[in-house]
Parts: sequence; C-alpha cells; structure tokens
Amino acid sequence: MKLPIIDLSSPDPLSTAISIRQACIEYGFFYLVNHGVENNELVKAFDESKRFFSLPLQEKMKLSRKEFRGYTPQDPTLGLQGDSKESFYIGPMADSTSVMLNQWPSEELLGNWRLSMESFYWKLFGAGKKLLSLIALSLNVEEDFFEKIGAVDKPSAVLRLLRYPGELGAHEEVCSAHSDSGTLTLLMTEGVPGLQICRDKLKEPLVWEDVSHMEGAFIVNIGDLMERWTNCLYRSTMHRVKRIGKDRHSMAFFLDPHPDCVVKCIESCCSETSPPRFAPIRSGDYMTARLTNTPV
Ligand SMILES: O=C(O)CCC(=O)C(=O)O
Ligand SMILES: [Fe+2]
Repeated sequence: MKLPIIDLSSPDPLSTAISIRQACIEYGFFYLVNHGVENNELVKAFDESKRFFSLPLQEKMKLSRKEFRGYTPQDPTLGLQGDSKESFYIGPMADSTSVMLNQWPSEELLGNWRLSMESFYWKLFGAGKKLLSLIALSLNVEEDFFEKIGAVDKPSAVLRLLRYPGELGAHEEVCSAHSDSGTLTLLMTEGVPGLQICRDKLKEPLVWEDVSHMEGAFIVNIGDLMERWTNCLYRSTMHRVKRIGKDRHSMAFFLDPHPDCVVKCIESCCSETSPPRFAPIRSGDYMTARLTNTPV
C-alpha cells in the first residue's frame, strides 16, 4: 500500500496541515518528503550503521545497553521467542549530562563514527521539530504549542539503528506488532520490504498491509503520546516487520517529549460529545510504565 505524502518544504503550511490531519486520522502513517536530510546523508548514515553491526560481537558487547543507550544483541533464544534483530540506541543529547550517557565505538575501530551519528541525529531532530509545528497547526493550536509545553526544547529523542538478519527462523515477525510509545517516529529504510501496518486493531483477524518504499522519503508514524494529546483523533497505528529472508537495515528516530512534559488532551480535540479520555500524565511516568510492560 501507498501512504499519503506530506511535503515538509511546502510554501503553504495551512494546506500541509490539512493533509497531515487527514493522514493522521486515516492512517497514523505518512511519507515525509523534502524533509531536509539529503540522500547522501542517509546513505552515509546507513553505511555507518552497517560498519557498526559488522564489528565482531565481542566489540559490540563492550557497548551493551545501559540507560537505554548502546547495543542490544539478537535474542540468544532466537527462533523461540523475542525479535530477531540487533540494535544500537543513541539517546537524548539535550544537555551535557544526558550526552555523557551515550556509548560510542572507539575511534580506533570506527574513526569519527560518533561525529557522523551526532550530526545525523541533529538533522533528524530539525526535521522532526519542523514537522511537529505543522502537526500543531493541524490541531488548530499555535505552531509553537509543543515547544511551549516542553515537548521539544529538551528533547528525549532516540535514534535506534536496527539490523534484522536475513536467516530464516521460526517466527514470521522479526519485529513484533507494536505501536510506538512517544510523540512521533521518523523511520528510514533502504527499500528492503517487511514493514506492515494494521489499520484496525479491533478487527479480527487482524489485517496486515505492506507499506511500499518511497525513495528518499521518511515513513512517519504517530506514537501513543500523540494519540493521547489528540484524544484519539490521531492514530498510533500498530505495525511490525515481517521476516523476508533477507538482511534488512532500518533507522528509527523517536521524537519523544522531555520526561517532565505533561501530556494532556488538547482542548481542540475534545468536545461535549468527545470528552477527554485520558487524565494528564507526565511523559516520563508514561514512558517508564510502557517500557516496563513492553520491553524493546
Ligand atoms: O524496522 C522497521 O521498519 C520498523 C521499526 C520499528 O517499528 C520500531 O523500531 O519501532
Ligand atoms: Fe515502531
């Protein structure tokens, strides 16, 4: 299936906001084009990600995940349970304390890998922030709404590098069905298929649709906190990655709010007939609860 296309560089923000609104109500997913990250920057980031994953396991394990940053190997019980993927997390770089928590492969191993990834992170952050201002417009609030409430100024954005090995295993899914927990996600792939979305999570049996690749575009999806902000007007759509017997790399940038940001149903999304469905919640509390229930 093809998703709606949103042009981030459109000179007409109001009509872009209308298209975003429609896409988020109908799909919770869209392609983002002209997002400001050049193709050669994307290719370079994928190359760097592959360089990391090609390191010997013992080198990667030296950076094993702490405080949600670093490397997670494939589940050793591969084929029995868990997703067959390996990942590397680059966590929030909002301030000097959080920057310090990140783990990096040594210069001897991968040269200036850290610099490339940091600069890529900030590029993605710029695109995400601009998109968020258009999402605000699409909800009939001021374009700096999310900035004002602290959802972007001290971001808790995470860049997750992913590798799904191609070997055949017992499970149909290499990334099991889930919705993302935060504000929004920018997903990048190299065109290897596998991503599927389920537009109606209540329908039995679930219907999964393949998402086509669009060269150079990000695949954007709404997360659960945005669903909450919008009182379920915008959908945090379930998705998964199906095993296709081919090595697959992807990168997901989760633009999540600062932990202290309080997520409260936006007034323009509520009415007498549609009262707020959720109590306000501190983003950090919500995320912690989610991560405890659904390990990633
Ligand atoms: O690899 C993909 O295409 C999807 C990854 C994903 O959904 C996630 O990491 O949350
Ligand atoms: Fe996801």
